[in-house]
Amino acid sequence: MGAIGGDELTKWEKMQEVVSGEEKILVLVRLRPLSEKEIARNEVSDWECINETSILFRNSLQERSMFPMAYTFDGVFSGDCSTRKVYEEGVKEIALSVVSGVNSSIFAYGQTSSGKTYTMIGITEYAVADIYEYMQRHVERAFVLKFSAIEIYNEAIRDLLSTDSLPLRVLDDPEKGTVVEKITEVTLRDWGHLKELLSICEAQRKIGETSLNETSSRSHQILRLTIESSACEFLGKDNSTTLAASVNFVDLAGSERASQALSVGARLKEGCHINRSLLTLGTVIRKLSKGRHGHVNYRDSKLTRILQPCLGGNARTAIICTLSPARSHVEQSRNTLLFATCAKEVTMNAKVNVVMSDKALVKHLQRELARLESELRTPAPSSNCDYAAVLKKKDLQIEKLEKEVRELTKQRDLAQSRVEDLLRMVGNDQGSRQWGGHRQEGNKWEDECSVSESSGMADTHFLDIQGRKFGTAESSNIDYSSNSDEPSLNLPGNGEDDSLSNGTSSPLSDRGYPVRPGAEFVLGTGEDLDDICKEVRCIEMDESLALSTGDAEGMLALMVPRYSNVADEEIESTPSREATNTQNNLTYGRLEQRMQNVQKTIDSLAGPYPDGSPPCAHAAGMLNSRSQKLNRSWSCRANLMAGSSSPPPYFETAGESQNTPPNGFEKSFPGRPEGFQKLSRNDSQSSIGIAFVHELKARENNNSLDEDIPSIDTFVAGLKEVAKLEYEKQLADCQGTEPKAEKAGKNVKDVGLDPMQDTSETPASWALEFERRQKAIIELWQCCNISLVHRTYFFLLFKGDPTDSIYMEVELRRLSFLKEAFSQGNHAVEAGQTLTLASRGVALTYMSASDLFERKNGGKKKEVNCLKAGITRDGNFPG
Ligand SMILES: Nc1ncnc2c1ncn2[C@@H]1O[C@H](COP(=O)(O)OP(=O)(O)OP(=O)(O)O)[C@@H](O)[C@H]1O
Repeated sequence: MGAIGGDELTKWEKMQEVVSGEEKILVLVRLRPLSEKEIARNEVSDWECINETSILFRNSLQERSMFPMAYTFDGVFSGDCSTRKVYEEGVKEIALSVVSGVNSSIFAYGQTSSGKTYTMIGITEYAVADIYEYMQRHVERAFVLKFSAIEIYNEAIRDLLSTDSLPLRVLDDPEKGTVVEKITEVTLRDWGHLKELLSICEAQRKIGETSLNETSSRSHQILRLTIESSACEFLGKDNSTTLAASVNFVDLAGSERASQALSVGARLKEGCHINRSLLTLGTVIRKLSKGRHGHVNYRDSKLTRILQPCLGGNARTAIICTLSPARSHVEQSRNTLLFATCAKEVTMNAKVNVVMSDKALVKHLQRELARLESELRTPAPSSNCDYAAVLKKKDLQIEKLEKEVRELTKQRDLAQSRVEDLLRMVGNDQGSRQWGGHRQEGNKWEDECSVSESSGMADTHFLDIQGRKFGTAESSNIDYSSNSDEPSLNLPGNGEDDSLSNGTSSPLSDRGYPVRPGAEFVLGTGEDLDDICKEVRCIEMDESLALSTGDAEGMLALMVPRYSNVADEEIESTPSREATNTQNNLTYGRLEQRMQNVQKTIDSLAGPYPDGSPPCAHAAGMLNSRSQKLNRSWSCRANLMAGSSSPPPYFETAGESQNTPPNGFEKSFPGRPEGFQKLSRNDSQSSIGIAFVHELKARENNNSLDEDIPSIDTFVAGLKEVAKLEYEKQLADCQGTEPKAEKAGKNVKDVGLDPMQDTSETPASWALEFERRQKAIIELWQCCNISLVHRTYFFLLFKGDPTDSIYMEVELRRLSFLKEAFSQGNHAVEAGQTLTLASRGVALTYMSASDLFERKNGGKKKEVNCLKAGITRDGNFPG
């Protein structure tokens, strides 16, 4: 046995990676010409090779046959093709794999007299010739060729190189697999020696005469040439390795029909064995063609048992299916083609077979052992590097986990804050109900105070109405068709029967004004409260979802100026600042005048109430309720739209201030009325207010939502006290200390859009502002075709396509949709850009709110875009 060195082994191992792998059996079809006998019988050829890979059945009589008319294989060869061509173009590559250590097999399969032996004799000769030619070209390698030959005749194995006719046994060797016992294996001297042996085999093979073939092979013949090769330089050395592979030339006996072969006696018996073994071969091939699932019956015949490695195993295999073109053999030809069709689906898994000598194997294993022991004793430098890398990786993991912990802690705090906000909201709602009830007592001070409060919340009023109304119905509609100045809302569930919870109908609704306070402002029942809480939760969930999932791109929010502190920062560069400063310098006389105007306006809008109470009281009560409600909504939102605003100061309870630590923005909020600031800092001058704070504290200590709502009386009393103090304070400021207003105006000069932040203004001016903003927002809606939809207090959703009314929040939050909506109105929108969408003082600023979130969420930055709407007090916000 020759040997190759260690380097050679490495080379062959690499080669194995290249050569080895799965491949399908190569299937060729060879059509022989009509024989003389067939021509004499006037047989016609029904088969035609139409190209290099397809063969066509041409018979006009059987065109409607259910069999396929055309077959495609790896190669088809017509009758005029030489065996040389079949070899060169078909099987040469596979046959010569053997010299590279890869097993290979060349089969000839077909019916009797179809040309199998004719083909295989030529193929074997050409292949062996090429092998010898290869050996001559590679003198650096030492080749050893061994030859063996058997035939399987009547299911018995016969050694064709032995004079002994005793059948050989087939054994299963644990290392070599299936082997034929005592088979003669001749080491070839040269090419001539092989030719000699081939002649012997040909002579030894059982041949019989049938009516179809005078020299019909009555057995399956397997010629095996085993080639071992090794590099000459390592010959005889301990570290030698060898490539060893075999090539099988298999000339199968032909299937035959006894009726056609006219076989009787011995021929008939032979034919039965042939057909049976071929049937097993066909079954094995069919099973293998469907994948290697389940049992494959190799052992059902000696043929398949011996050829098992060549069928789906460690070998490259080519099958040449031979056909007789004669019409009389069409059925057998179809069977052959069916076999070929299955065979081409069989997957082989060839490998380069490297054999080490025992010594080489021992040496190789010793080296491997020594290397492993060495690694264990003294870790290589590379190992140290690995440890360092592992440590670094672990450090990163720890860092990441710590970051996650911090993140989760923030989220937990945020959630706690939300819970607290919800608790406060419940409390505010209760207070709102009581507040409204007190108004109806007709207390003049309450009337005046309520005007100031309501006007202060005017900007939120309209939004809240929209949100609530739409929140009560799946489908909602804003009807702008009646009048551009006074669009009416056709809101489901708010028809003419809508009334206040106290039985009074909405005065504004009677006038067709879009605001229907009766249905909105009074939270007289527990159901209302629950509904609103649900709404608030929904908003919170929606927003949280939008933010947490990073779907902030399309987040669209209408930020009413009162709450849009950061928006104000952006808008400060706009010309409205001048108008704001002008407004800040209002004198007391102007203030009083505006108060009167507000009352007149509200009276004219509302008309007399059925209960005879002054319209302004109702309006104030309603607005106040709405303010409470908005405050509740805001509390929810404040946690989400971080830094976007502070709650309305007049309704920010002391408890709220305690529960939610003021962020930097709240601290710097310039427009907070001092009196209220004191209250919110829990040092109210009002003992009632303190009582209220205590009650809120007690409520928070007890986490029961149902049981710990502060008493309404306490709440209302507290608010009354606060409002009274504030009113008196502002009145005093306006009368005597003009500089105070100026100072306040300076503080808020850049805010501009929020009259509530301007302490120089009176409640009357706020009411006017409320009216202005309502109209402006309505215009905005008309202009942009914006509608508030279900459960959205702060989201304005755009209907970009007038024919496609989309109310799904998620969809409408998408930035692309927002852009589309703007572009329809010839407004290109870019982040940070302020747009004027209506002529009367409404501006929308499309901005990144990441800073807002960063501020509110303790440094956690979220990329959120929001749309802010601002309205200037003079109604002329420039674009
Ligand atoms: N391609 C061919 N060109 C010319 N003659 C051919 C061709 N193929 C086969 N023949 C001739 O056809 C006859 C039958 O061929 P062959 O003995 O090889 O068939 P077979 O398939 O081996 O039959 P069997 O299975 O009975 O042994 C032979 O006389 C052979 O010379």
